Amino acid sequence: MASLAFSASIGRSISPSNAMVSDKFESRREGFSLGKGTFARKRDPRDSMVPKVATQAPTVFPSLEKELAGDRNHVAWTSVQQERYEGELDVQGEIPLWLSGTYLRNGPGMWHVGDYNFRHLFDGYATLVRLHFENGRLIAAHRQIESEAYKAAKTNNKLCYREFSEVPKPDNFLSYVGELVNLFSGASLTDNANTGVVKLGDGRVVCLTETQKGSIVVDPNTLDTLGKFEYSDSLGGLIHSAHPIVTDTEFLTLLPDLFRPGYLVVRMEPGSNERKVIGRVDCRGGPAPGWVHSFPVTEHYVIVPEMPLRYCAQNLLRAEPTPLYKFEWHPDSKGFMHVMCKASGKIVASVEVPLFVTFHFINAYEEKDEDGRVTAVIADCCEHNSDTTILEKLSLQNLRSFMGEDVLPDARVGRFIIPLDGSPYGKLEAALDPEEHGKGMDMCSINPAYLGKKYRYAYACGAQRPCNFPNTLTKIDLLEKKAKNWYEEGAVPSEPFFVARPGATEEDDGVVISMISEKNGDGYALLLDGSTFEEIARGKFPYGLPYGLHGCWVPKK
Ligand SMILES: CC1=C(/C=C/C(C)=C/C=C/C(C)=C/C=C/C=C(C)/C=C/C=O)C(C)(C)CCC1
Ligand SMILES: [Fe+2]
Repeated sequence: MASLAFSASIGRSISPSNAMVSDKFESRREGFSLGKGTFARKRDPRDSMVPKVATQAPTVFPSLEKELAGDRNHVAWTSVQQERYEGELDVQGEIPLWLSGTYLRNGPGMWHVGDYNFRHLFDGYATLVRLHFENGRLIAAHRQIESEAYKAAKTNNKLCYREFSEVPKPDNFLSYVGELVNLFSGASLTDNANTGVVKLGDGRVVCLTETQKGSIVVDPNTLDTLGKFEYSDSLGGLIHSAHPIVTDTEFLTLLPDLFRPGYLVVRMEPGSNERKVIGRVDCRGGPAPGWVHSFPVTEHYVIVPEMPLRYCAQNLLRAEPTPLYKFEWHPDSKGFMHVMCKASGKIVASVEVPLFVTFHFINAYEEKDEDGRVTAVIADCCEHNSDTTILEKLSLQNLRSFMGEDVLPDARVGRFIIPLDGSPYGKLEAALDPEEHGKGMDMCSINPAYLGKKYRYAYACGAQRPCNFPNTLTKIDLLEKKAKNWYEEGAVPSEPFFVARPGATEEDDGVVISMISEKNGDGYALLLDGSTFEEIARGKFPYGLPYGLHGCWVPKK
C-alpha cells in the first residue's frame, strides 16, 4: 500500500515538510498567526518522516521550544504541530475488511495562544482527529474546530473566553466589570468544544464540552466546522453534562441548576434541536449541584449522580485557578444517587452513598429477582477513591514533568448498588481488584449494544506503574474479575473505543481503536482484537498527535 499518500483532489492535504523545515514561515491569511505572523523553528528530526506531497500550505504552530526543554517534550502534552492534515497511513498488520466507517476523536490539542501557555489539559482548543477505515486501508486527518473562542484567539492573538481554568486578562477596570457581567449571561464562557463527539440519530455529528454553547456541528468527512448546534428550546442554563447518552432514537442529558441546586433530565429526538424535560432532581446536599461530567442509564431509568465535588459559583468568578478549579469538595454535603423513571420522570430511588469522585460512568443495568422484578440498579464508573487530586495531576505542568515517580492517584471500577426497595442507603465497592489494572482507571468504553443492559466487558486506560497518567489499555472482564493489559514503554494511549463486528453475537467480538502518542514524538493508530486484546494492526501518523479524549463511530452508510 502506498504509504502516506495524500488525496490531492481534496485540496486540503498538507505537507509539514515544506513549511516546518523552513526557518521562517509566513502564516497564510486563513492561518493561525499565534506569534508575530512569522516565526523561526528549529529543524525537527520528525520532519523527515512527513509526506512530501502538498496541495496547500499548512498553518504550522510555533514550536513551543519552551515546552520542549528537558524532559518536558512528550508529544501527548504538546500542542498539535499544524492546524490540519490528511493522508493515508502506512499500515502494519491487517485491518479487518468488515471495518468500514469513520472513527472520530475529539480533545484539547492546542494549549497556547501567542506566547501564552495554558495550564490545564482541559483548557486546550479542540483538535478533531479522523480515522477512516475502508477496504483494509486507513486514511487519517486532523483539524482544529473553528469555535468562536478559537477564532477570537487567532484574530486577537490572546485568550478571549473563559476556558476550564483560564480566564482572559482584562485590559482595564471597565473591561473587568464587563467580563463579570458577561460571565452571568454566559457571553464570556467558551464554546471550545474540546471534550467529546457524538453522532445523533439523524446523522448530525456534534462536538461537545460542558458549556451548552460549546455544541458544534462538524462534517465527519471533511472535519469542517458547520456551525453551532443551537438548542431551540427555552430551557436556559449555561452548562450541561459533557457526555449525553446518544442512541439512534434519543439524546438524553442533564442540565445542572446552579441557582436552585438540582438537575433537569432532558431528552431530544433525532431531527430536533428541542430538548424536553423528563423530570427534575433536587439536590439533597448543598450548597450547589455536584459536578456531572457524565451519567449512566439503564433500560428504564436515568441515574443522576450527586457527587460531593460540587460546582462553586465563587470559583467560577475567580481569575486565578484554585486547586479544584471551578469546583469545591464538600464531604459534609455527602454523595447521593438518584434514579428517575425515563417514561414518567418520577424518582424511584434516592439513596445516600459513600463519598465518591468520578468523571466517567461506564454503564448501568437493572438487577432483577427470580420473578423478573427490578430490585436494584447497578451503576459502574471510573472512581478515584473519593480523592479529588486527579484534577490537579492533569495540569500540564504535572503531566509534562514526569521523571519516573509513581504519582498517578489510585482509581478503580466503582460499582454502585442502588436498592429500589426504599432503603435510604446504597453501596459503593470495587467491581474487581484494582491491582488487575494497576490501580489506574479511566477513559472507558463498552460495546454500545450493551448500553443500559447487563454487560461483561469494559475497555479503559489503566496503569503500569510508576506513572503519572494512565499508560495502558485494559480489557476488564467484570464476570471473571480479571483484566488484560496492553502496554508499550513511554506510550500514552487514548480512550480505547470498541467497534462491534457487524453480525457479532459475542459481546467482545469487534475491534478496539486507540491512538498512541509515543515517547519519541511519533504516534500511531492502534487496532486491538476486542476478544483476545492482541494487536491486529497499527497505522503510523507522519508525526505524533497530542492526547485526545473521547470518540465516536460513524459507520459507512
Ligand atoms: C469552560 C467551563 C467549564 C468547562 C469544563 C470542562 C471543559 C470540563 C472537562 C472535563 C473533562 C474533560 C474531564 C475529564 C476527566 C478525565 C479524567 C479524570 C481522566 C483521568 C485519567 O486518569 C466549566 C467548569 C463547566 C465551568 C464554566 C467554564
Ligand atoms: Fe469525559
